Amino acid sequence: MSDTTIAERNPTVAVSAPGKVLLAGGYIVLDRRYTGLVFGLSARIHVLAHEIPTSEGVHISEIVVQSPQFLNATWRYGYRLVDNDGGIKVTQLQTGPPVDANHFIETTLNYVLTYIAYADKDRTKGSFKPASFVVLADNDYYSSPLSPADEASAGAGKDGQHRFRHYGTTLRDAHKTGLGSSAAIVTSLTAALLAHYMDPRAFDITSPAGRRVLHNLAQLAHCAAQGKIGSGFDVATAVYGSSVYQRFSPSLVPGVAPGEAGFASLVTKTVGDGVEKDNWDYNIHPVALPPGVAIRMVDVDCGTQTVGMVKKVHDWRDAHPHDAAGVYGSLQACVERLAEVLRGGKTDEIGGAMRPVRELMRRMGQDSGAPIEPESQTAMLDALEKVAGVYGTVVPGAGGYDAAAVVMRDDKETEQKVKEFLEGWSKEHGIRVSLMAVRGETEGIRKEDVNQFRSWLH
Ligand SMILES: Nc1ncnc2c1ncn2[C@@H]1O[C@H](COP(=O)(O)OP(=O)(O)OP(=O)(O)O)[C@@H](O)[C@H]1O
Ligand SMILES: C[C@@](O)(CCOP(=O)(O)O)CC(=O)O
Repeated sequence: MSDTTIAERNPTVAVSAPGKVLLAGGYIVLDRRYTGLVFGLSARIHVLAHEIPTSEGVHISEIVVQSPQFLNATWRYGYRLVDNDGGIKVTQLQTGPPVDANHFIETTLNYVLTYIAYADKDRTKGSFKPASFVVLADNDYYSSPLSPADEASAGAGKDGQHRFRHYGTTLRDAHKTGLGSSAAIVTSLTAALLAHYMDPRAFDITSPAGRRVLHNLAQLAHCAAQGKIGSGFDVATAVYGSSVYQRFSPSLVPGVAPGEAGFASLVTKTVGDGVEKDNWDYNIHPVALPPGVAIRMVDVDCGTQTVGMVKKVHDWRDAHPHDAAGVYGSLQACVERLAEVLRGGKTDEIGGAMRPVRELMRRMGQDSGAPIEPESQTAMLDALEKVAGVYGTVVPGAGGYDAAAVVMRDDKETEQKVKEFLEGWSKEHGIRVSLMAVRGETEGIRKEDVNQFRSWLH
């Protein structure tokens, strides 16, 4: 096995992308006239790429993606070059017991292999050496149904540290915590494919041009896999880290599917090369946390239907344009104020900047009929805000029942008080709310040292 060197083709590489928490700007960020304040998270999805060695004379053309933290999570793909500029299309190979399709992985392979086949000039189109991609998600993306002892017997902690927990379930049965796993995996897998297959002189993940290509391509793949065009704040955060984010124009996303005539040229042209001016009009204004301040997440363990909520809010906005414009405008002012408070390190103003976000989101929820800050969350967050060291709270993103974000003093004492509060609240209310280990962080996509993942190279 070879280590990564700069000029080598098909090197062993590891990359990681963070999850996200949208502190302010849910719903309004879908409209390009507004923005959202989003933080990256310490929970990252790592992808390790390496060539599958073949014996001399043996020809296999297989790309394998596996998520060893889940049962039945090895996806094998064959691929072919489709006529009429249809690009590269992968097909899942079923070689043993049936494995559920993974739409996000399959779609990412279709988009990224097509891009590489057409953008990498030295490559014989349609020719990719067999490779394996191992996906390792930091623990907080899913609630664990297992005790640590069960986890050990399910095979976790290969590296001796339980760093990547085994969930003992299939992905379908895992309980997501809403940290943006699909955007992180699409972005991380896109970066790993580009870094593994592209000429290193043409693609460098650490350069501004490399990030632009990664961003554009991952947004297209993510929109296609989701079957809708969201604001893209989650993919943008996976690439660039924390920011005040203004979305791209939805009209940029081509309406042609993998394999259809013209798909390859459209994708390659739309993504661009990151150097020449492209049409992507998103904007990223970085933000960071003041020293001594942490963003932490509370797992509320329920689950929300974001699609239904967005429809309700949009129906209300269309029926009451005047009221909606007022609420949208006030929320936009909150995004800007909170960003300014954090950038300026004005810790004592965080609470005052966050409170109106909750009030306005509640109002939007009441007026539209979407449970953005349900009453059960209101009661818990009102009480949590009284805990010493807590600056402010919010139901992040689209809102709902599945998570809460807490901006608080970054010290052991505050953490202990918040944990005790949540334990007490769980007992009193017969629900399960807990403080996750994950915290807000600023960094986006990152190249990782392959050596930390050696034990996952089979
Ligand atoms: N560890 C993983 N390995 C492989 N695929 C994964 C993994 N985690 C997530 N996925 C893919 O992402 C999909 C989940 O995407 P979905 O958009 O429902 O969740 P999410 O992005 O975590 O949600 P949210 O936007 O609420 O945070 C899974 O069905 C699977 O296709
Ligand atoms: C409602 C929306 O603005 C935010 C959804 O955020 P989340 O997936 O709940 O973190 C949708 C979007 O921005 O794509």
